[in-house]
Amino acid sequence: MPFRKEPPFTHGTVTGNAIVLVNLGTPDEPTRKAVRRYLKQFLADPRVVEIPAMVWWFILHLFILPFRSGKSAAKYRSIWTRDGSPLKVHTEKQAALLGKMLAERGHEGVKVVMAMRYGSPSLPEVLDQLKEEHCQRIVVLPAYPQYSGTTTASVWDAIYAHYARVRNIPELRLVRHYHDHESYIEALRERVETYWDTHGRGDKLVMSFHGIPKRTLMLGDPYFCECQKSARLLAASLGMGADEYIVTFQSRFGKAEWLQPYTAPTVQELAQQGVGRIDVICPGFTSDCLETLEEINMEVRHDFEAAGGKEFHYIPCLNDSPAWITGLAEIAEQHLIGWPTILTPAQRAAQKRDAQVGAQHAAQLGA
Ligand SMILES: C=CC1=C(C)c2cc3[nH]c(cc4nc(cc5[nH]c(cc1n2)c(C)c5CCC(=O)O)C(CCC(=O)O)=C4C)c(C)c3C=C
Ligand SMILES: [Fe+2]
Ligand SMILES: [Fe+2]
Repeated sequence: MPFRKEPPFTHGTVTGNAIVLVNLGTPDEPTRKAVRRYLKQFLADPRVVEIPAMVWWFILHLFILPFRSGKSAAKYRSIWTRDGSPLKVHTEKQAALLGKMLAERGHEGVKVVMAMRYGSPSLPEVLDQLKEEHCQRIVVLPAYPQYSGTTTASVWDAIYAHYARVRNIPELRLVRHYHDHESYIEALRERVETYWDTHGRGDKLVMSFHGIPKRTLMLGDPYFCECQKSARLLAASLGMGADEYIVTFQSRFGKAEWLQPYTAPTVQELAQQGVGRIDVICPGFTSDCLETLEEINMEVRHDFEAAGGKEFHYIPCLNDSPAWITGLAEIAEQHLIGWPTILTPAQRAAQKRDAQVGAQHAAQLGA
């Protein structure tokens, strides 16, 4: 297999650092065609659907893509913004603000860019661009606080696959999770309390996480336990007792059993038990997206109200809240340790000397 072409390099070029904020991905447009293209890439990932490849190929192409693409496109249309898909808009903003915040905290030469695991901008195109810009140290920061093989490890697969075709590989740091990081929990706490300050407080706080198949948990995926820990830490930071909140799992896909309790039937039961007002937060999603804005804030809201619930309050994701941008910066900083992002005067002088010597060297070589 041929290696990808290396960009021209001049001795003495100052090499840079980068943070790649990677999110799941989203369709380019809320059309049947674009959603089909996105779902095809997403659902063909063997990390996401663990069924023998041939069998799954037939199910995917004969049943899932023809029927789901149109339905999902209609859902995407209901949340689409003038700037595009909410997931992408929020992730892009987070990346821009994180770059700004790191600069304000004294880091130099740290580029922050966003990439998507499925769809665009793709990881390969973003990693190629960073190479063009001589970034030789890269932190890959998935937008998922809780590790799962279905999400985090799939990002790593894409990174490994890309660099398997690269001759000169940068230094890499892959962030596994931050489900119990104090800055993440603090940003969530601040989100909930700010919401309560403005809208009052409900009878129950529902913490709804994206589900995965139960089998995946039984086979050793730590995602469920990490969700429970995030929920417990958030509840503790809010001073809540065990009966004041509940952890649920949403977005079940297919017929197999997924992590329980499921969000929709749980909120229906709460309504039937006479719980008048619930507040719902989705701590596993750092950006609002189809799963929060449509599934939770439209479908699950309807389920709750149809079952007799009086008030359904959806608390938005962390998105670009200042506390979360600070949180991202603190998480990023832990993974930048030891890299030359905050230079001492001596290091700066050495860098300048390197560039001069490099330029002389290049001139001697006739480069
Ligand atoms: C937050 C973590 C996520 C996990 C874990 C996860 C697992 C997982 N997802 C599917 C199937 C679908 N997910 C879809 C959308 C979607 N999923 C996540 C996050 C996680 N998924 C996000 C952020 C989104 C929203 C994307 C957006 O564009 O806004 C979809 C597509 C939408 C639809 O057609 O319903 C599917 C399908 C599986 C099978 C799975 C684990 C096995
Ligand atoms: Fe999903
Ligand atoms: Fe969904």
